[in-house]
Amino acid sequence: MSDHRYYFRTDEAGAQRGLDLLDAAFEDEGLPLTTMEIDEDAGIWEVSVYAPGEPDETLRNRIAACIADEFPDATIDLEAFGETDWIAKSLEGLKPVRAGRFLVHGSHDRDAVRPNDLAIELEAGQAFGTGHHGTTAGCLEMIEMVMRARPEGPRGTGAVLDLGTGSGVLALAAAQLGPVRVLATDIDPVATRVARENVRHNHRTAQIRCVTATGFHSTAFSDAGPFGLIIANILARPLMRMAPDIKRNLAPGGSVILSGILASQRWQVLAAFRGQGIRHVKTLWRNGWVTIHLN
Ligand SMILES: C[S@@+](CC[C@H](N)C(=O)[O-])C[C@H]1O[C@@H](n2cnc3c(N)ncnc32)[C@H](O)[C@@H]1O
Repeated sequence: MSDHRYYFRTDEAGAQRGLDLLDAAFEDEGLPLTTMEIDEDAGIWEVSVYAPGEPDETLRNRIAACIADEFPDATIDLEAFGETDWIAKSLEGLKPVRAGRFLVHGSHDRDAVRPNDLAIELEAGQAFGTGHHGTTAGCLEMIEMVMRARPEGPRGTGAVLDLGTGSGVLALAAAQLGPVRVLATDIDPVATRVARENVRHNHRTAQIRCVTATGFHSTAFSDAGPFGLIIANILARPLMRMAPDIKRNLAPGGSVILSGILASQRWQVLAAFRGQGIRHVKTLWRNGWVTIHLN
């Protein structure tokens, strides 16, 4: 999807701050933003904005303007990926990821699966969610914690929603933990297609339905809900906006797992959900991101 990235280097605190600034400026355009530790000893981090197509100086200038006040000396560099399907390419090189009992791996790493692992095999695809990101790993661990106690799904409704499914990894995780039916939705039709392929690949078509939908705009939600568990790894601001819809589609006493939230945004998100009568249960921290369980 993304054919190039603009990035700048800073320290860990700068990476958090840079991400906040860029998130506010680019969130509505859906451009993926990341922070990555480059040199642990030297404390060097990179903050990146990924974009499709040919590099565009306008985007570089907008990033520069956005961070100028707080990072006056930052140099914004460009890395072009050409026509490479960089997500697929990076998946090939990535090692399997463990999160709780889950092992997320590509077909080339089947040998890494141990007898007690809950294995999720992902085909290289153009959708977010290989398990390497702190938000995905946090969600995998939290899903295990929440569903271990109630394998039939919290509140026993048997219905789980994975909103913003990306590769489908979290829907696949929930389906492995109990006899639940999962609705997996994404705003991006490419992600929905990739998720559907991964669902087929993991033999879960009887349990998981993949649908393209923006937020809660589809009849698929009322058909499948209300949900005993709603999982949404998106971003803080859209999650806060969707709090009333999440409440409406949640079974009484059901659980919510949220991620895509920077540690600094945690209180705002908790406040938005408290306003809907949905309260904090537990938080996991991973690489500056938080995953929150509420009910
Ligand atoms: C951070 S990725 C998470 C993917 C996967 N669930 C995971 O945990 O790895 C967020 C996904 O949410 C989707 N998304 C963003 N805004 C959305 C919205 N308003 N409604 C549905 N999906 C959305 C994006 O297309 C993307 O695939």
